[in-house]
Amino acid sequence: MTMSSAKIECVLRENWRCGESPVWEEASNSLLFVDIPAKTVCRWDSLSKQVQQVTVDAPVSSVALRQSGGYVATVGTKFCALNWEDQSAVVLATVDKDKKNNRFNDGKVDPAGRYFAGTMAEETAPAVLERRQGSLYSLFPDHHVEKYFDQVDISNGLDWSLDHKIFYYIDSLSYSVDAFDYDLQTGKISNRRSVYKLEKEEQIPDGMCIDVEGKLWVACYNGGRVIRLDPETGKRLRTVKLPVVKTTSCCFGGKDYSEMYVTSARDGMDPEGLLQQPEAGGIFKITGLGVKGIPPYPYAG
Ligand SMILES: O=C(O)[C@H](O)[C@@H](O)[C@H](O)[C@H](O)CO
Ligand SMILES: [Zn+2]
Repeated sequence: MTMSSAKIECVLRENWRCGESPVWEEASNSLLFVDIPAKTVCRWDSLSKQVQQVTVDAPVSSVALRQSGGYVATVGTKFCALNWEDQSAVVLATVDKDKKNNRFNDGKVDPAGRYFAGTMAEETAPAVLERRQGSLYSLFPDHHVEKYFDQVDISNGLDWSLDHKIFYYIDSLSYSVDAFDYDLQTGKISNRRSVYKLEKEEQIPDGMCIDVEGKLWVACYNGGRVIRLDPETGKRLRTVKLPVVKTTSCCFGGKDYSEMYVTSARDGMDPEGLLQQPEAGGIFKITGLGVKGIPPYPYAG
């Protein structure tokens, strides 16, 4: 079998400081994402090519669709509901109240509409932070929060298998993509194991998404690539390199979820690196991958 050749295009060159959490919103043909340190949630209309932004009062690390309209986002250590029209954020729940230096990081909604997100200590530089301060949580549709585990370094990429029986998770500084058994009825996880250990040149595993064949795509921070993994065999199936090193996360979107969108960061790059990589902090579209993704699940609360 020959691999289809991918085409990579920088669709947004506004040089975000740390783009993250790309989510495709089919209803508006838009890509949602956040710029964490800039405290902004962005929405890029793929037809008009216009970007709208909502600024919040703390670092915003993930955004998700909401079934009842609008969005949900993780802001500082709060799960919030975001109203795009009046730009207001309403707090639904707060975590890590005893950890003043913590903030949420990556988050995603499970197939039953629970919003999963983990925390980390604030970084002094990329990947430089007090270790084991983070935890993984989920916000249920009734707005109560469950905590799964603590001792997390940098809570990052997450997604669920197509049969909803496995939860995939990345704690970046473990350099591993892990799997848990997943009980969709209760939202409980168990039996943690590693399904892939990153190779040195792949650097730090960051955001992640699943494709229609049940394979995982992981954005490699400092690795300038997304990799496609088979979680059943533990083998890497494919590497797609991007023209920037700080690739942070990926999602499928566009027509029939046949395109991949990749976010990137420029924070932590020196002036020379920025000269060599003028698209650092941009949003990239990859077409011609030959595999599609699945629609994001909306938060049910
Ligand atoms: O967005 C994230 O996941 C973190 O907040 C970022 O700071 C970096 O990606 C991280 O440093 C790489 O491990
Ligand atoms: Zn991340």
